[in-house]
Amino acid sequence: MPGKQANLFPFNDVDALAPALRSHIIACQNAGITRHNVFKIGVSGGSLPSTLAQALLAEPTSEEDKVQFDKWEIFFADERAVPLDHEDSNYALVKKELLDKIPAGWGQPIVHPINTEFLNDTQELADQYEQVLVNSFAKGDSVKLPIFDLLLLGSGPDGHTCSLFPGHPLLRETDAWVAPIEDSPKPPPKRITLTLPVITHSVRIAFIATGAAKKDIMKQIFEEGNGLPCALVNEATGERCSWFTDNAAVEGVAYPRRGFL
Ligand SMILES: O=C(O)[C@H](O)[C@@H](O)[C@H](O)[C@H](O)COP(=O)(O)O
Repeated sequence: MPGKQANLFPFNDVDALAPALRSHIIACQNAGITRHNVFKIGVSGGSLPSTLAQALLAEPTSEEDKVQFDKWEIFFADERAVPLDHEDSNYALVKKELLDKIPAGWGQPIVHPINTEFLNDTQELADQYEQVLVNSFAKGDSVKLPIFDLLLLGSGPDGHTCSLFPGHPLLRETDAWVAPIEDSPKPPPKRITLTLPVITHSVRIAFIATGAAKKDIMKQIFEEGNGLPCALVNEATGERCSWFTDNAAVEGVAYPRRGFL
């Protein structure tokens, strides 16, 4: 694997993983605020929002341990082409698991859901969400790519991340920041997703992968350069990429494990 390798931080369980994930997110938050007075983060669906809430809604242990939600700008790394109150909506999931539970006085993040006017045209839906990113990241300048402060990603059992699936032509998309997919192997089929160039240009990337069901794919992601979307992100981002896992998900994975400082 070229260059520095991704960080792999295994923990006994999610209860042990959550405080470390919080610490990592707060470090990325503080760096983002120092850089441009805002923390621009992209989040995924699946099991991530629940783990994210466990990490972020814990009582701060110090002033430095505070989540400054009023400085947060939340985007979706991928989203399903469904209404915002639909059971398949990542926005609905993040709202239920996290946003609705943020205590008063902790501040409220700016959140960018998809524009559901365009649900019937996934290309329009993707273009409109890309414009949301342009308005936030470019502000009239012509920037080549948005640079997120942190992307929180999941890893599917087939090695997909966001809505980028193994062998899918979308993996070769190099111009669009946000792309539509209408044949997602993971239902529902119609979605939009950040593209690989956007993902790999994030300042930091953190994957959260837990459970024994992930151990086979984790071996493939970490042991062979096989073009799996998660492996492509690892190889393109090196030490900017960290994996927060439990021991069950990395059983048998021969890869340098780091103690989370
Ligand atoms: O919208 C989605 O479906 C998710 O963004 C997707 O990419 C998810 O992160 C992976 O499928 C892992 O999901 P689990 O963590 O639930 O296994």
